[in-house]
Amino acid sequence: MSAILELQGVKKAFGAVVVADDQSWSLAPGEALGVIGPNGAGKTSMFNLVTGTLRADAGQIRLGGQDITGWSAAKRCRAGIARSFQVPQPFAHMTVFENAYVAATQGAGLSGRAAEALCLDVLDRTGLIAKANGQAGGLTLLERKRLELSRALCARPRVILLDEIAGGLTEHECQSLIQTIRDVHATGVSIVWIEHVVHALLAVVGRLMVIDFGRKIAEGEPQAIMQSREVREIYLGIEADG
Ligand SMILES: Nc1ncnc2c1ncn2[C@@H]1O[C@H](COP(=O)(O)OP(=O)(O)OP(=O)(O)O)[C@@H](O)[C@H]1O
Repeated sequence: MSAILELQGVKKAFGAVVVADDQSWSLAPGEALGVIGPNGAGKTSMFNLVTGTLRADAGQIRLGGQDITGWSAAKRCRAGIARSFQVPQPFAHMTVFENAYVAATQGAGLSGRAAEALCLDVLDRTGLIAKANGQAGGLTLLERKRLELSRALCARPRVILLDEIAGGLTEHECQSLIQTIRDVHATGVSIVWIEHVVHALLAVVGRLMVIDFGRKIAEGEPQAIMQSREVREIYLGIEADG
């Protein structure tokens, strides 16, 4: 099956700091791909390149086979790429529903009843419906993470990019968020998930990719990747022996 999202030879550097080093990878429709790598490896920059807030120096990005490399971030969002941010920054003085509504109107291009219906459905699925009329600024960390997910879903994405959405949560909170993400994945949306909380990733993704110094250094079946030489070198400092 042809890829829903594809990067081919994507390069990006900030002076001497290379954040994408000839990156090529693809995501199949309905797939959940996990991304790990040390701090500063270029994982968030890779999301910025895909969403269009960062422009690639070289290479091509395709969505559903269409070249979107030159598209603006807004156009990419309307075409079906949505993301959550590592540090949730909701519109604090607006309600949860209003935050979702902004995403449904600006991201999905809906209005009126259709936008309202989508927001209510999404907030129900993400476990925030009881908080719909509460101020976003008063949410707990888990609820803010759920709101990040809700805002991304309200853009009606074909591909959703999750940036360390499990970070900072207790184990119990993490488990409940994992279940929500599984439910989202079951609806057919394709997912790329950057995460340091590896057990959360492994509970959802079918494939794992490792990035270091902007370069994809391994990808494959999650358990095999976790035990690979590349991962042991990066995380445990074990020397490669060939
Ligand atoms: N706009 C920018 N200008 C200059 N350097 C940048 C810029 N954005 C990111 N960097 C640098 O690029 C490198 C990669 O950053 P990035 O945030 O993509 O890493 P990351 O893998 O997501 O890290 P973490 O796991 O800590 O979130 C870092 O050294 C960062 O300081």
